Amino acid sequence: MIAAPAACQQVTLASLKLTDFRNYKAVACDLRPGLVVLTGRNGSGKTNLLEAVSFLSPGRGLRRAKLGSVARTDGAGGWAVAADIAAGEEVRRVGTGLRSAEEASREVRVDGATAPSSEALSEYCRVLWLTPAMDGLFTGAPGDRRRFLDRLTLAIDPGHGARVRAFDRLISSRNRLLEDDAGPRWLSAVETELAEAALAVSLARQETVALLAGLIASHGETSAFPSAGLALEGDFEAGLVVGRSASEAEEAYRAALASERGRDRAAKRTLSGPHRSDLAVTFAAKNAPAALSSTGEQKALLLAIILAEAELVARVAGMTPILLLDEVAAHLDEGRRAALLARLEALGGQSFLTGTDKALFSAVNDSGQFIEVVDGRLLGA
Ligand SMILES: Nc1ncnc2c1ncn2[C@@H]1O[C@H](COP(=O)(O)OP(=O)(O)OP(=O)(O)O)[C@@H](O)[C@H]1O
Repeated sequence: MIAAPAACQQVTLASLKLTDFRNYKAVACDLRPGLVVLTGRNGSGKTNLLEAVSFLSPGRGLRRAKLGSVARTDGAGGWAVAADIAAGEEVRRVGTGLRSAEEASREVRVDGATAPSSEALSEYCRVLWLTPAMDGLFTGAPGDRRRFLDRLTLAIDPGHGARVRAFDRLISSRNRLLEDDAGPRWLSAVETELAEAALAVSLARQETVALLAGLIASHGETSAFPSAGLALEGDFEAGLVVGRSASEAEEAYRAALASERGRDRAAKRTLSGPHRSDLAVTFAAKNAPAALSSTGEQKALLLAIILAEAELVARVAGMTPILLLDEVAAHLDEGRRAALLARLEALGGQSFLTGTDKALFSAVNDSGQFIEVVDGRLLGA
């Protein structure tokens, strides 16, 4: 369950330092709250810098890259991202990276002390992003939308990552037991745990969807961005969860798993559960699936969801999120671009925007910070 809302604190990066990170050998910059605009030619390193910031949150960053591939090609194999994170009067020095190419997981340090895992980062900042790679989200595979929803959930509920990992591990265990023709006692033990994990994952996702849908609806159609209808759809939710208490739903799934062993053994995988559910998104004004909307409409819908999520994070986590908006401005008309800047200002946190053309950001006022990226160097920072 998500904790009660706290008073919202502005959380921003006061400085950023990259070492052997993709095309950056060693750069450092001081940053200001508000809008940070990165401009530069294709391939100069704008997205790489956003990716570096995304590593200040749990997981594998905005490209979901293999950690070793992030290291600069001509470097020694390791890489590092360090930042001063300012929250009110307090500043924390947070760093992450790989010491060498051989390491399997990244190290996270906070004020010089090693943190147990990257999940610890959620305590200091929350990072949200929108990148061109997400353009096909509504037309692509359901797995990508589930991952997107899990990421949205994680930003308001830091325990969600561990929940999803536990569920995935238990699904793999059950599949292995089925393959090995294990006896019912072994299967029952795993299925009992699996049912509990499945329900926890599904309920957390449903809560995120409900909170986000409520926030989007509160903006209404008067907003410059289209209203997105959101729903978590799947046989698991419709058949087992709706109309039942949590413990009844857990028991119903456990019983279903027990009766589906033969089918799942033949299929070589577990065919029912929240790992088959989907985030259904509709263009509310037209009551049409987002997948049937135009390219521009789909982009606007995604942006509407991310902006609503940013507000939700501020309300639920009590800290303004750091937003990474890669090449978003280029796809908006002038009116929507101005509306985006106004929304970001109203959020009161820190937002990184990229584009090849500085002219796209002419409406950014004097308090905005402009950084020119030139082949892995930062000018004006
Ligand atoms: N591990 C790495 N080591 C060195 N350079 C890398 C590494 N990974 C990617 N690059 C380089 O980084 C550059 C891409 O940077 P990035 O994606 O940040 O560009 P961009 O400024 O966002 O460009 P665009 O405007 O086209 O989106 C490419 O030239 C790529 O070769």
